Amino acid sequence: MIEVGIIMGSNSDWPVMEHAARFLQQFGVGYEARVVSAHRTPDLMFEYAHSARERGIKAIIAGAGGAAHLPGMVAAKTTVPVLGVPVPSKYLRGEDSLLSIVQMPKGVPVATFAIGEAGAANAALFAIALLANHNADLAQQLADFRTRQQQNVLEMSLPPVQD
Ligand SMILES: Nc1c(C(=O)O)ncn1[C@@H]1O[C@H](COP(=O)(O)O)[C@@H](O)[C@H]1O
Repeated sequence: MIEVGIIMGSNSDWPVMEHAARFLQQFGVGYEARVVSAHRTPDLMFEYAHSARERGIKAIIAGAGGAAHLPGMVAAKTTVPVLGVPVPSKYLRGEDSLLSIVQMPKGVPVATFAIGEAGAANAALFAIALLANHNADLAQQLADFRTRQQQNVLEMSLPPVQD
């Protein structure tokens, strides 16, 4: 069962968006990953957003770079929660992507994450947390993940000071 849609403006976004897919896979959440662009494939974007809820999609992780209108335009066409990931861009290093995604007008929310890999990974963890509200197994997996993460930090050591 596909519960999370990962979409991105171009296949050049995949090295970043793959970090979202990896977490969903790790937690056993059904997902699909597709290239959908508000600019280059507006009709596909419209159709994807329009049909998302009836297809059983519970969260849409949308990544785009530069003039990153994809997350906002998808959010305009569906009430399924949209999680926006600003993909680093070539000239403005993703600050353009971040501002394009985060400054939505009142009434059409996009939950906006950090620029790049951490944003993609956290968007997936956030989608998992949403699903975990109605899924005890996922909630337990999330708690176990946090415990392991904490353990890893507690076991971190630092090298001695160099002369
Ligand atoms: N921001 C958007 C949208 C959109 O928002 O609809 N469609 C493509 N793009 C972005 O253009 C960048 C360059 O794309 P190419 O590498 O294909 O030239 C990508 O980061 C993509 O997300």
